[in-house]
Amino acid sequence: MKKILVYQRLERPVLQELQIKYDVRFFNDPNPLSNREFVSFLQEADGIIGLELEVNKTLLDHAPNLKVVSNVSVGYNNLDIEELTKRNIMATNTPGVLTDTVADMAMGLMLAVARRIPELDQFVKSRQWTQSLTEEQYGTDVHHKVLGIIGMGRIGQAIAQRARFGFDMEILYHSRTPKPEAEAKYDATYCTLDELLQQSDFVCLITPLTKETEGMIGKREFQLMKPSAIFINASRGKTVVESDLIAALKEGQIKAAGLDVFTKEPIEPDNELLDLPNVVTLPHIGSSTYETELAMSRLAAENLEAALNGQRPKNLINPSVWETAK
Ligand SMILES: NC(=O)C1=CN([C@@H]2O[C@H](COP(=O)(O)OP(=O)(O)OC[C@H]3O[C@@H](n4cnc5c(N)ncnc54)[C@H](OP(=O)(O)O)[C@@H]3O)[C@@H](O)[C@H]2O)C=CC1
Ligand SMILES: O=CC(=O)O
Repeated sequence: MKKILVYQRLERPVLQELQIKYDVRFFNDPNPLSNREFVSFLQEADGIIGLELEVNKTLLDHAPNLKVVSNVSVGYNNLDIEELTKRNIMATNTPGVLTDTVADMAMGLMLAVARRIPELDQFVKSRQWTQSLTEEQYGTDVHHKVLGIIGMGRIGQAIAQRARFGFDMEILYHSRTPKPEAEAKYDATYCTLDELLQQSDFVCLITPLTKETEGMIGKREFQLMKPSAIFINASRGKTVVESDLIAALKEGQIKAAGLDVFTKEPIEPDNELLDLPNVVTLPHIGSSTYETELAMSRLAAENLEAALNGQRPKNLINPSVWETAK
């Protein structure tokens, strides 16, 4: 029976289906390589499926039998693709099935920050709503404002669609290459990063975390933004220099931020972002709905099983492994 290591998350019905066909073990230690049982199972594992397992050279040295690593996420910054490819191990992810759900969350964050929803919810629940609101409690409009999207891929375009047609926003975007089709569809304008930062009322970051995007938004970029700008990060925490974001929020270089992702997750209790009144935080929930998590688990399991059965997985990140195997 083939051995499957499940890390952190796989929805129950999918886990149960795999358990019928394979020898499945579940782990969720934050430092898995210090768990002897994990290391011993890894020695014989044919496949890994799960979330945010740091698959690097050290881990792979303990996995001589591994054929596939199936991420239950679209982002795969946790995988050393070069090292996996060198060892002829397939890597897969789950693009597409979460796109709309993440875009909904990004819009939710924009609204929550602009209209100060969490803060005013607390105001009501703490029984402070005893007379009409004061001007200090007003929010700012989302509709008809300028939204700058950094990373005009699947999710970026789903955000553009919502913002353009739901909220009549003007869309600016920046990505590695211009997207003429998206420009026509969402009436969007391609900008350099600096132009986007200077002109946007809302800046939404939704790129993958790569060597190029790590720290792409820092002190210089916050200084370029409007003092009234609202910054949304739905990508990965490390695309932003967090200490520079904190400084920008404290010094009024930008107005506020909505953050689904952080440099360290779960966030450390002493992270200053937790004490800033102009920040709305979420625990990395972009895709966390029942429907979408199940769809992601199913897709990840299909990818895993295809690789184990000698078929080409639908969402193969390193196709050269397949070409070599043919
Ligand atoms: N908060 C959450 O829970 C979630 C977060 N995510 C994050 O969102 C990311 C994007 O997902 P998805 O839209 O499906 O991915 P896509 O690959 O479809 O889109 C990524 C976009 O980022 C752009 N990009 C890549 N590198 C750069 C760069 N150096 N500078 C500017 N733009 C760049 C790409 O540009 P080009 O097309 O020109 O190459 C592309 O437009 C994921 O990788 C993940 O990190 C995803 C799901 C949930
Ligand atoms: O952050 C989630 C993902 O799918 O990537």
